[in-house]
Amino acid sequence: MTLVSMKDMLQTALEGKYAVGQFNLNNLEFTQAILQAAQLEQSPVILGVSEAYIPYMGGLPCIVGMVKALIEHYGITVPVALHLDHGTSYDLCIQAMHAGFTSVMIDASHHSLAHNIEVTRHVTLAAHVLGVTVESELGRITGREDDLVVDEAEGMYAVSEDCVKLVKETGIDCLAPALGSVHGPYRGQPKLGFDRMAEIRDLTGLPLVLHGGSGLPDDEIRQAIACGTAKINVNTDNQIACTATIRTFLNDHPDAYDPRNYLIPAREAIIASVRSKIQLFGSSGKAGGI
Ligand SMILES: O=C(O)C[C@@H](O)[C@H](O)C(=O)COP(=O)(O)O
Ligand SMILES: [Zn+2]
Repeated sequence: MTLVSMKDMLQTALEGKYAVGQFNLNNLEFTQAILQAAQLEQSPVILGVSEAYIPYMGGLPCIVGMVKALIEHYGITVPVALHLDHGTSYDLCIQAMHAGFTSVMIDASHHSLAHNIEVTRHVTLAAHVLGVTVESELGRITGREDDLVVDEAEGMYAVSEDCVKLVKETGIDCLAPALGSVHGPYRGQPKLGFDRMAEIRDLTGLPLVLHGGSGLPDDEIRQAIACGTAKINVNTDNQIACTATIRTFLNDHPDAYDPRNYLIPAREAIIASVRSKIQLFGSSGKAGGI
């Protein structure tokens, strides 16, 4: 299966009241694990690549080549979208599309609403010519975001009227309104703004995106899906599963030196983590309906 855009995936998920997982690529093993987990679950999947990981993984063409080669190697038949996560500039979004990404997030949420709308509109105009899907963010998602640490006090919920204006004036395909979720581990009890989430869904009609999908209780995830969330981003929980496995192995085997000895079990742990998220999000068995 070739890479697809997120548009049909997310529209079908919104109508079917489930969510498609965006799982972030960290390296080769994460990419292998996420693709295999989606295939085992017969689920559509979104591979997210955030800006700080692009140089780490060898650049955009290297990432696209690796994903395409693994899809062929493993005989992956489920729909796979390759998505730029938290792209901070027009130029980077264009570079990602040029390299073969099928979806981009333009994250100008740290700027004024007017600037956010302006840059998002330009990205969307280019993306839609190429059949690429666009996600945009409003409000501030607190916690760790790439290499940036956002102070929790600065966290801001998205305003419904701003969401309507952004959607109308840009033509985006899905919207990530910040409503209390955080990147990285939660400190204290998560408190998501479900009423506002349902209102934004009703006012915009778009599939909504939940960032900071790690560490949320299962019932909060289900409630978010019931309020219009059709895409859920997860990275930290998979990183924790991977690193805990490596830590245990190396503690138990201090003389080990072959990376395969700890990376193979780490990859299995990521597969298990991703599969459990896919099951929770309700997208198992949905690969054929898109
Ligand atoms: O960690 C990244 O660089 C990607 C995240 O920002 C991703 O978009 C996301 O929202 C995942 O959140 P997490 O599950 O809390 O790591
Ligand atoms: Zn995010």
